[in-house]
Order: sequence, then structure tokens, then C-alpha cells
Amino acid sequence: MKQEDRISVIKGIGEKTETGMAKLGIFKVGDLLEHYPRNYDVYGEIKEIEALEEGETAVIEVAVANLPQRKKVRNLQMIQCWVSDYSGRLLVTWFNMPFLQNKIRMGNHYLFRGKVIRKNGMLGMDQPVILSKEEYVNQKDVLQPVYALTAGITNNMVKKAMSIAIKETLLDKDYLPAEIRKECNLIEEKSALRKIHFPNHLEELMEARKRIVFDEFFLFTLALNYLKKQKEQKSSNFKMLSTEACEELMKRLPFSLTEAQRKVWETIRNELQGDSQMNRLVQGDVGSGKTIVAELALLMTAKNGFQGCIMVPTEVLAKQHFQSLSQDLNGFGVRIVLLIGSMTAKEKREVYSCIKNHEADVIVGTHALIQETVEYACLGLVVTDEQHRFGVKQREALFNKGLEPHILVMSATPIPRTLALILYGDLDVSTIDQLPKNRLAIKNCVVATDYREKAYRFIEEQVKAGHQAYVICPMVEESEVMDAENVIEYTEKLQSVMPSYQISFLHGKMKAKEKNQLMEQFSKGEIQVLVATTVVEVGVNVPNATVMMIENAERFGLAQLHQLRGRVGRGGFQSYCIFVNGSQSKESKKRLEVLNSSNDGFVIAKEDLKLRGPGDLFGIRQSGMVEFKMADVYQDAEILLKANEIAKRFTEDEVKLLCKKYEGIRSKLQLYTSDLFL
Ligand SMILES: Nc1ncnc2c1ncn2[C@@H]1O[C@H](COP(=O)(O)OP(=O)(O)OP(=O)(O)O)[C@@H](O)[C@H]1O
Repeated sequence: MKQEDRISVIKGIGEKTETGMAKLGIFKVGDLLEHYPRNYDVYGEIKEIEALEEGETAVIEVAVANLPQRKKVRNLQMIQCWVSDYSGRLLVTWFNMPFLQNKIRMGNHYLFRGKVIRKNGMLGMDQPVILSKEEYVNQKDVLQPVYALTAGITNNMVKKAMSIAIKETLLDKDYLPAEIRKECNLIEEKSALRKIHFPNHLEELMEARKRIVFDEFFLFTLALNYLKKQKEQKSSNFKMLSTEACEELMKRLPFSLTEAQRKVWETIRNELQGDSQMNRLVQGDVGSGKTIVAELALLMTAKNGFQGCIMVPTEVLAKQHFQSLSQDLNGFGVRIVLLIGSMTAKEKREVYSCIKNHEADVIVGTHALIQETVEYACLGLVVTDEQHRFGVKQREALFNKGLEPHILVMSATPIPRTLALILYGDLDVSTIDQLPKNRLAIKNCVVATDYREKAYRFIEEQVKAGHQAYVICPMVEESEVMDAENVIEYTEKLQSVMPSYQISFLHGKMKAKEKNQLMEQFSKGEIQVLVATTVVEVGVNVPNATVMMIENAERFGLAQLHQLRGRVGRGGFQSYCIFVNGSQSKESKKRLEVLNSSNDGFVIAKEDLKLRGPGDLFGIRQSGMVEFKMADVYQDAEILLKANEIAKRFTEDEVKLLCKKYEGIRSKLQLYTSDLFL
């Protein structure tokens, strides 16, 4: 069996399974081998009901206390029964498994394994697996891979196919020569593959993970280092001399730039004036004022006779930037246009023609901006967001169109400078490490759900004083399966508590036009309280909003909560963030306390890492950051540094890679970069 073979060569994979696997991005045997477990499961010891904690997956040994009841809620069939051990009792629920009603017998003893949840204030267990005593004893300490699945594909199916593929695939010789493996203390590629899927114990798993993480970082940094080397020689096609308009804009602003903004701006200005093409990443914590720096660069580009575009991840943000640019650059004779997906075909055609004929100087939009249909007259600057993964691929797409504009990437993901320099290896990095002076530190509190009434009164007071508030809920609508707040019901509830104010909801399932309209109303102050999902997470700027209340805060990652909180405290007004902890678990309380004690994105990222600890194998994906299959930039920082060190040896000494013993690396790199550029 070869890695390039279709997965149907594996015994047991028929047409139906092949279609299901395709939905997981698995087409070839090689894809399957790289479908790494999402997690590992160990049954562990049997727990007493009394000792169960919400959120954990546990095995319990219980007697069934009543006849299993069958219920129908909407289109869900539920079977429920009470179970008990000597320490307490628990409600157990199965969904869409009606046959269990006759299988589960009152009075009998069972071993159940499932997730402990809290519903209506009581602990319960949803969808437990029924284990036989023998199964439990045999499997108790074995690390079981848990895979990402889709409809029609079970964990067992993936496990079976994986075990055949690992046994029967002929893998090439390890591409990393023994000397590098030895230096970096890495196991062989082949062994890593077996151990990542079927580790005998934790140590094996850690070894395998280290090797795979190293490979991801090594190829990535090797490719980037080469790219950077090529880039350095590129000269600028868009030399900009005049800076008068920028001086004028800075004078007109209602605030003066912070020292950090000024420094970053000067660097950008010098680069735009210089002989080489700019490739720069500007990172800064939420609310540090990155937008104005981008505006200055766009103005400079326009006033020097070129076009500049700014590309953002959502239409809401595109509109917001369009408005702030139109306002700030008013009177400078700069023609600004908006290009977003929800515009009509006719509107879009008109904008395309403006761009082509240089009747537009600044173009604001979503990723539509680099599509085939857009032809630029003289694109001199692209400002983009790292959220966009406007990575190597997209830049290449621009170069292929014969365009070699200056590139400015904005990032609110806090990562230490040393790592940023490596990860964005082909970009130079600047940091805005200071918040505007007029900012008052956000006041935070972590509260339980019984604090809500007080919170509503507090929001009402803020609204009365002319301010606005956000309430974030994790879900759009009610769900039978998950006990969490949803925006639709929450809005009704809040409206009845505050009848005299305008309260609206916003979520990702709404049409783009509707979202844009609502955000516009909110930013004009026509809506006082916006109940939303995390669609407001990134970039939204309504400085008049002073309260951010986050329901079920325990369900979000710390970095995400920090981004959400960053939506308030953006003006000179005292702002507040209320984290509502819907869980009783000690862990989530501890995590939320990190946010309570700091408003600094870098500190939070570090603390997050500490809390997660080395036991957390898969980390939490930081929104927006360069994505790896297994590696976590924070957690695996050391491996990243080492991988980069080795990669650099190859880029610094060009003939090195031509040596026979590095043949494997050469062909791996070729494969990797062709993937990157296609
Ligand atoms: N030097 C400054 N002094 C006072 N206010 C400023 C200053 N610079 C920017 N602002 C204002 O601060 C607010 C936040 O700025 P901006 O939207 O650029 O933040 P950001 O860095 O893009 O943050 P985020 O990543 O959260 O979107 C804006 O209302 C902006 O006008």
C-alpha cells in the first residue's frame, strides 16, 4: 500500500465510507495517516457519583433506580432513568436510542461511561456508553485514540482503517538524517506514526508528538527562511516620497499618537519611502490603535498616486473600516470604495471598473479583493489581517497577477516577539506595545449566574448614562443537547427586564446584509444592548460601549474572551466586563480568574499556557494564528526555536541542501512548498 493510494485500497472501506472520509479531508492513505487523534481516552478508575465534576468524562458503577422513561422533545427521542451508587444519584439520558428502553433493567447494575453535565442545576450523564466488566478491565489503562468524525464515520471505523494503513503502508526512508534526529532527540518518522495513533503509554505518545511537531515546524520554517531570502532582494515598484498628507491627518486627529504608534508608523513610512518592498507585520493588543497606522499608510499610498487596499475578515468590519476611512480621510481628495460579497452584481461591476481605471484610490473589502475579477490599475499597498491567513499563498496569487505591492499585516494575537519573528519569518515585525493614554483599565468581575439581576440593573444604569452594552451568548438558539444561553431567548428575556430600551440580537447565521445593518444601528447608538454570539469578537469598534457581559464564559478560550472584552474600553469611558461562569467546576473558575486579574493579552496567553500545562496535548488553537495540525506555538515554543535553528543552517549555507544525505529534506521541502503555493 502506498501513501498516494486512494483509501478504498484499505480492506473494509467501501464507497459509502470513502464519501464520509472525504468530508474529513481524507482521500488518500497518506491523508488518513495524518488524521491524528483529536484526543486520547483512558477509562481510568471507577468514580463515585458524589465525586463527579461537571465536564469530566467518567466511569460509574451504578444500579438503575427506576423504569427507563421514554420522552420525545421536538424531534429527539430520549430515554432517561435515575441511577445510584451508595454515594448519590444521577439522571442518565440517551438520545435517539429508543431500543435501550427494554435493554436497561431497573435494579440491575451497570458500568456507564459518559460526560458529566449539569442541567437545571443537577448533575447528569448524557449518552453514556455501557461497558461490560471484561471490556472495562481490559481497556482500563489503554490510551484510546479519539478522532474527529463526521456523519456515518465512527471512531471504530477510523481506528480499524488506521491500524491496517499503519501496518501495510510502505513508508520511504526517514527524510531527517540520523544526525539531526540525534541532535534534536527525535524518534523515527515511522515509529512516530504508529505511536501517535496507538501509543502503549503516555511516554510513547509524547515522543511521537514531539517528532510530528518538529516536522511541522521544521518544514514551515525552512520554507519561510527560503522565502525570506528571496524576498530580501525585491526592490520596490512603489516608491512613495510625499508625506505631507499624513502629517496633516495626524494634526487633524482628535488625539495624538502614542509613542508606540508613532514609532511603528515611522518605520512603515520609511519603508514606503525606501527602495525595497515592505513586508511588515504589526502586532498590538486589542484596542492598541492599529487601525490609524493602517489609515496613514493607505493615505500615503493614495497621495503618491497609487492604490491601496485593506482586506478584513468580515463584511461588518469592512463597513466599519470604510466608514472610519471615509470620515478620517474626508477632504484629502482620496476616493474610497467598498467591495463586499453582499453587494449586487451591478454594484460590484461598477466598483471593479473604478479600480481598473484608477478612479478609486483606497479599496476596502473582504477577500473578494484578491479574486480573479479584480484588476488593479496600480496596487501599491495591501493591508490585511492575519485572521485572513493572507499567507504565502495569497501573496503569491498577487505576484502571479504581476503585482508586487507593499504588504502590511495587522495582528491582535499576542505572541512573544521571538516567536513572531520565526512564525512570520518572511515578514518584519513591529509591536504597538502601549495603549492610548486616555484609556481607563477595564474593571472585571467573574460571577455566578445568580448575579444576573444585579448585572442587568448595572447595564441599565450605563445605558441611562448614554452608553451601550454587549451581552455574549455561546449559542444562537435553544438546544436540547447543550445547556447554554442562546441569543434569541436571551434577547426576549432582557427586553422584558429593560422594556424601554432597544435590544437586538446578532449572530453568524444571519444574512450579511442584516448583520451589517444591525452593526450600523448599534454603532450609531440606535440599539442600546446588543446580544450576540462571538461574531463581534474581532475588530468591532464602538467606543461608546462600556459593558461586556459574557454568558457561559467557561465555554470560551481565554484568548477569545480577551478579544471579546477588547470590544469595550475603547474610548475614554470607564468600562466593565462581567464574566458569567455557568459552571461549578474549580478549573473554569481558576481560568476565568486569569482574566479577572489582568487586561494584558500577553500575560493572559502566558497564564493560559501555564494552566493548560504540558498534559494538554493539543492545546487550544489561538484564533487567527498560523495553523498547524498538531503543533501549538505557545506550548511547543522550544521545539519551534530548535526547528528554526536547524532550518537556518540550510538557508545560510545554500549548497548544504544539495548534499546527498539531505536529499530527503529537499524533496519533502519541494512537496511542502508546492502545496503552499498551489
Ligand atoms: N493614540 C490614541 N489616543 C486615543 N485614542 C486612540 C488612539 N489611537 C487609536 N485610538 C482609538 O482607539 C480605538 C481603538 O483603536 P483601533 O480600532 O485601531 O484598535 P485595534 O488596535 O485595531 O484593536 P482591535 O484589535 O481590538 O480591533 C479607536 O476608537 C481609535 O480611534
